[in-house]
Amino acid sequence: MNHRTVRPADAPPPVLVVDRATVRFAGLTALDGVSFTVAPGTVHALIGPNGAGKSTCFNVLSGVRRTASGSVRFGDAELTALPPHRIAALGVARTFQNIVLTRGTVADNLMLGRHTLTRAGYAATALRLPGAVREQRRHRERAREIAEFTGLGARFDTPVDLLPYGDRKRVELARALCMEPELLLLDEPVAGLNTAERAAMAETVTAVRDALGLSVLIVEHDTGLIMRIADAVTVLDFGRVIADGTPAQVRNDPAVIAAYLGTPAQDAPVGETPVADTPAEEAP
Ligand SMILES: Nc1ncnc2c1ncn2[C@@H]1O[C@H](COP(=O)(O)OP(=O)(O)OP(=O)(O)O)[C@@H](O)[C@H]1O
Repeated sequence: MNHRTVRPADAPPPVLVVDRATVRFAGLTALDGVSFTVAPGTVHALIGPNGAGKSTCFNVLSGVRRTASGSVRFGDAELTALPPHRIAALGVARTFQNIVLTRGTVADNLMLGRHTLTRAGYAATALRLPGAVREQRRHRERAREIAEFTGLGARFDTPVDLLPYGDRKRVELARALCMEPELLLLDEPVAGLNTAERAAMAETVTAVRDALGLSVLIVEHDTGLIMRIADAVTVLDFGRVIADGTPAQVRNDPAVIAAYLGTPAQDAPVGETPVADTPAEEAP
């Protein structure tokens, strides 16, 4: 059974260094020498127009897609040659744009997230051997804590089919947190959410950084939200990094305005995205 040691609470997560990553699909270069660094314990956003290469980048980081060249280092580990389960075991957890939850309760889904940390084998668990039962109980307690942290405490035993969409997005996030990651990859965590749900999710994401000390790399089209919660922003366009810096630096960058933001973005309340925060190609 695959398991890993969870980092002590006070140790910072490893730095993630993407160095000249290149991915090609037939004639198309989806990532063209992309480099950026996610500093430990920060919220780092990856933004850009549709087709810029954000998902391809997430696929590289989670081991789903191989690079033609370049490297991705997470602490001492080189990720580009590793399969997804090995990358997950190193502490990189991912959520997906389109939620895929299994049937059953919130608890059932969160316990799936504990899978890589389970030491007892399937047989010992199935036979309910005492050690395995104790371990399952510990994992369930931890899953409940994570449910509380993500605002799902009251829903712990609710079937996920009965949850509103906003809570399902939270289950997706909570399940990833149940892997005790050091780096959380969030793929459009507020897509499809209403204003109040967006604000609540933004709070949870910053709490993941501030209370749990994790690094978060987030792909999100709600640039108003990104500019409020991110410590650093990397902007991709046609597979290349066109800007990399603080939200203030990036939103005033002429190349970013031309390719994505349209006009300089204002500080807007979360969920109330001004015109400038609408991706240029999606504007009416
Ligand atoms: N499996 C694939 N085969 C061929 N081309 C692909 C494949 N996956 C992505 N691409 C292309 O690579 C480029 C980058 O796509 P990617 O999905 O990474 O962009 P994105 O920034 O995530 O876009 P979006 O915001 O729409 O999700 C696009 O031109 C896309 O059409």
